[in-house]
Amino acid sequence: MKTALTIAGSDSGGGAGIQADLKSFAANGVYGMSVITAITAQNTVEVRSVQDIDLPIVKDQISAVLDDIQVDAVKIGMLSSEGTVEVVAKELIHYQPRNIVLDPVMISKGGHHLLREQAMEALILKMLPLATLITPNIPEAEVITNRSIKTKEDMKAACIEIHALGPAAVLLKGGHLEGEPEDLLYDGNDFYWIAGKRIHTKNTHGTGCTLSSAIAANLAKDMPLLEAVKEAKKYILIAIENSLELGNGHGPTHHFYDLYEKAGLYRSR
Ligand SMILES: Nc1ncnc2c1ncn2[C@@H]1O[C@H](COP(=O)(O)OP(=O)(O)O)[C@@H](O)[C@H]1O
Ligand SMILES: Cc1ncc(COP(=O)(O)OP(=O)(O)O)c(N)n1
Repeated sequence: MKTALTIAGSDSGGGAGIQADLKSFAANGVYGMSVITAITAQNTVEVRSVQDIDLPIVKDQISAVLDDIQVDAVKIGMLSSEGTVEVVAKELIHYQPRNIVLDPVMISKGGHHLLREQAMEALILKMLPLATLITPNIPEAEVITNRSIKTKEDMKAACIEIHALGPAAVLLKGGHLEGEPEDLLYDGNDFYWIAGKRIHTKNTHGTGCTLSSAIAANLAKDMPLLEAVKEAKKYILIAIENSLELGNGHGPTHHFYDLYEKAGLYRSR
């Protein structure tokens, strides 16, 4: 069985972070493992508080998994602090896992900082060059490039600029722009528009985590990058279409491989 490791924060409400990643891994047919970087007290409405995990424990979680188990892909989400960015980068350089998908999580839907501002530079300098694929949303790409992104041409320019910072490829998610949520994949040579269909729902908590984990799972299963992204985009669409009316805020996406299987998309290798 192929495997994937998520290095991310815990969401007590179960919709984003580690919890979403593990559900997405399972639904996409890989064995999931986790390194918890921070614990958030979170629900569908807000992030109430955050406790970073001590750095030696972050390091030990990574080495405990990688010393023992074959890891076919790594997904990175909330890193919270500069120290955590540094420890994770150092361990990734040491272990050299293949297929690193970096979701540069910065701010929750409710506006809570999930990456301290002081950690931004470390994320850009130390983490971006290690990524096989980085998956920023529009606001995250605006922070990384320090430019405003309003049009498809802006999206292309941002992809080129982010790619120059070191990741092998960039998937700029267009969900935050008006109209259909089209994402743009850039591998340093070619651009690929990944078409989407907007689902009109407020229940989109954890969409970014779900998508990046599905891509990581697909890469773990040895899919080429473009196919991995296209298949994950089909998965996020199904997960949003079936999202759950839970809580009083943004309900979570729903992960269930039986529906996915019926749609002919489930592949476990
Ligand atoms: N309402 C929606 N309907 C369909 N697809 C969406 C919707 N919102 C976001 N997406 C897609 O979900 C994925 C996650 O994107 P996004 O929500 O922008 O990420 P994030 O959670 O990091 O803000 C992208 O592929 C995006 O195009
Ligand atoms: C612990 C944790 N990690 C990541 C996020 C952000 O998740 P995302 O998929 O971008 O979803 P929203 O926050 O936009 O709903 C999070 N909230 N918590």
